[in-house]
Amino acid sequence: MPFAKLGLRPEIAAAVAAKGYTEPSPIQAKAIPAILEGRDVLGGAQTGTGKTAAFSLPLLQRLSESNFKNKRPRALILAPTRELAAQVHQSILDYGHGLNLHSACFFGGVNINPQISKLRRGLDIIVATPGRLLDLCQRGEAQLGAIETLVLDEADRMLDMGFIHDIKKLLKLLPTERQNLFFSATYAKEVKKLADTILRNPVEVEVAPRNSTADQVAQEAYSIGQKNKRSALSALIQDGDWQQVLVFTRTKHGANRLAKQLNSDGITAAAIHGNKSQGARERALEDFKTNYIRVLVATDIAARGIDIADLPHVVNFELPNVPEDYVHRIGRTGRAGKKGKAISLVSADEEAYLVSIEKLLKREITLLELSPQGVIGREARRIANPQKPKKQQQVSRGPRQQDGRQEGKGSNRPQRRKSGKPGQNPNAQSGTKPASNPSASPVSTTAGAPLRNRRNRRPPNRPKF
Ligand SMILES: Nc1ncnc2c1ncn2[C@@H]1O[C@H](COP(=O)(O)OP(=O)(O)OP(=O)(O)O)[C@@H](O)[C@H]1O
Repeated sequence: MPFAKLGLRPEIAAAVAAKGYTEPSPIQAKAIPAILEGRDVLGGAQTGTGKTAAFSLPLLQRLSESNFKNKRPRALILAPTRELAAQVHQSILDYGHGLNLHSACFFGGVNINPQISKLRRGLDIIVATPGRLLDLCQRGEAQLGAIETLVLDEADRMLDMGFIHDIKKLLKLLPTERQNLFFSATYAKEVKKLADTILRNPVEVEVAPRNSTADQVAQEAYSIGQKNKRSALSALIQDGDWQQVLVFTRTKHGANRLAKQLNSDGITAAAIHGNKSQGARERALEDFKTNYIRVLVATDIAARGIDIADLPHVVNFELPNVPEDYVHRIGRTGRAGKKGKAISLVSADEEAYLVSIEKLLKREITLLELSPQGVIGREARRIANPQKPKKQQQVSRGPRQQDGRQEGKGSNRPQRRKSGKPGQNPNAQSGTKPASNPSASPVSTTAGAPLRNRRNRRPPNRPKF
């Protein structure tokens, strides 16, 4: 079915065509008509299947058809991390390119004053993380009384223990008459029940079994002791010549340590987590996306929604203790129909997590032996009835754990060379803002600060070609 059949206005159809989309993905084909009708939607589809456009396109269409309300925002999109909020805002800018709508992205870790100025000038669409938006509301700067549509991206995460208190406070500031759009690749049972209390007679749009992984992602699990994981990972990366690898660790400290160790093994790596400064977070993600570094070591801050084009490898250095997080982590690869590989390094005390993941996915993942030198062996003998380690049985993540707001010191970013040396764009300035600049911009222009151009840079340890 072509996009034109969905009844989208020519400006939006042109923006979609400019992105190279030829036809709507299944979630888009099902959700867009329901949203255009004004219905509440509970949307579920596998990772990387175009959920952002599924809610953004009809949202933009509806806003462009109704009137600007006294500079007050009419649509609110909430996302769990700053990186995801920035990415969704970029999509709003791209898809709304030909429309006379104004949007802005608000998150913590950056100066609040420019955000206040944007609100005072007037906006149609706010994309935000909940904490900073609440702050803006409590200062009397953000008025949510004219919101017509609320979108919760990564809805199950937004409604779980880490965010629910802020979400409840924000809901009280919204008109009761509004459209609610909830989207995620996973819905834990308890969270779905809560979602049902907020949604009004929703259309449930599900295009694949709930909580399933994308078929294009090959999943492998290797049995290896915790203390041998690092050497095995380095060997896998080097021997397999993996060029772009997203590695998930359980803790921020573990992410820092692993990035440092990989760098000392000659593999360029940086860490991204909630204790890093906003600048360091943006740089690490951008350096990874542009292949300036080979490995990004992340906590679950990067598990949800982040879209890295053609990412070939995701590694779970440690398994997550919440099985849904596994689905989101490995969903960073195998997006938009592309193939990808997800590798989990499983120590004996993590086997119980593997069992929980298999239960959620309703499928078995073969566990193979792996040597500290990265040699893959035969099928590993599994522990009968493995128990979860006592300390990690809690699933509570605490408020905003994934979007921590402390400013971290330093980073594991590889040293840049001075201009003129190989691997360096002499025009690049450290500290320049990438596309995630939370600026308010008319949607009708190609807004957002330009990405620093690092395409020509070659990381220090990468061969010439
Ligand atoms: N109709 C389409 N045709 C081709 N590519 C598309 C289409 N819609 C979206 N995409 C591309 O697919 C990729 C994944 O889209 P998106 O980030 O919205 O996925 P998602 O379903 O929200 O994933 P996640 O569950 O991880 O958040 C993006 O790069 C997007 O540009």
